[in-house]
Amino acid sequence: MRRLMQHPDTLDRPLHPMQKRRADRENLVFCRQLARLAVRSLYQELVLYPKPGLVSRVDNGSHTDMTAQTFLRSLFALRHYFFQIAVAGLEGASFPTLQSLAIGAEQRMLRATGGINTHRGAIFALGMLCAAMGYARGRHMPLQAATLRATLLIQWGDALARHSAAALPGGQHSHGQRVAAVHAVGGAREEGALGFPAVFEVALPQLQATLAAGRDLHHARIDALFALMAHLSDTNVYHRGGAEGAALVRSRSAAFLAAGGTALPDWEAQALDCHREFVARRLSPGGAADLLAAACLVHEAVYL
Ligand SMILES: CC(C)(COP(=O)(O)OP(=O)(O)OC[C@H]1O[C@@H](n2cnc3c(N)ncnc32)[C@H](O[C@H]2O[C@H](COP(=O)(O)OP(=O)(O)OP(=O)(O)O)[C@@H](O)[C@H]2O)[C@@H]1O)[C@@H](O)C(=O)NCCC(=O)NCCS
Ligand SMILES: Nc1ncnc2[nH]cnc12
Repeated sequence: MRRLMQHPDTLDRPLHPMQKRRADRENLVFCRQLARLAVRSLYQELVLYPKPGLVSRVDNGSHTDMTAQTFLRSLFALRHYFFQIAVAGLEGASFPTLQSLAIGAEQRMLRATGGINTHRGAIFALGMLCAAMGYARGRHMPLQAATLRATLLIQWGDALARHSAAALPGGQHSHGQRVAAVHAVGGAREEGALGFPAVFEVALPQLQATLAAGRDLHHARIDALFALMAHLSDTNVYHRGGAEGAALVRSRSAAFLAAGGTALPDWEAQALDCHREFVARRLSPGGAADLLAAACLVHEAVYL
């Protein structure tokens, strides 16, 4: 597709109505492609295997209430959301507007899964990233990682920081907030308020390092997941395994990478051992899984 891109020196000049209509059309096509890429990133995370404690097409990991089918239903229910939030970002929408789209998406996810939380973290992380990409596209900025992170923080950083400190209505507490209070760790909200450091400073560099070492995307995603599990304060892990479970997830994952990660000839057997150990303890690094999908999205968005 040929894109209508204005030279930066002419950005202040109004477009001819015909040029404007064409630019609007092309921006909507971009948002549709971006939404498809977001869904594809979530699918890539789902089908990746072995993923310690997590659901895949091979098994249900540490879960008795979710299968790959539950995730597929959830993915299907989210496809319009990613388009809507990308368009909202393109239009420079306020945080409350993004939030109402995200709340609607959470409701659709819960309806599609019969009340199971498959993608709450992903609705937040990939949603905010789609909004930032929409915003950048509308202003002719490159879809590069550093630009996207800066855009997210400049445009919605203050609101994300306030959201991070906000209580839930009616004195309710999410699992994430309960864990944050008991274990003094930041969860999804803090991650968002800091501009998703785990995506930009941990997962993306690991994806790039494994690819640069000559291994393929499958290996790169496995290494990136282990890097995330080694670094993240994943409230889902704390919720199920307490501080001891979280320490185990971190140390097992760091040891896998320190030994060479997917460069090891027997990496798959090592990852499967880790999977069995997490399943035996009911540990599920769902936050790391969501952020892996977010990193895949950012990694591939430059090609849009
Ligand atoms: C902004 C919110 C995401 C706020 O979340 P909050 O802090 O209140 O916590 P939770 O509601 O618990 O959800 C956070 C989900 O984020 C994932 N996550 C965990 N740790 C991190 C982290 N450090 N960084 C990023 N993301 C993280 C995690 O998602 C995965 O876990 C899911 C399963 O979780 P859960 O239901 O708790 O656990 P189960 O084991 O299934 O429970 P039981 O079986 O024991 O019952 C899994 O599927 C992954 O998705 C956390 O779940 C958001 O909730 C919010 O505010 N929403 C409103 C909309 C909004 O304002 N959006 C902002 C604009 S877009
Ligand atoms: N594959 C997966 N298994 C369990 N929880 C998840 N949350 C996001 N992806 C997940």
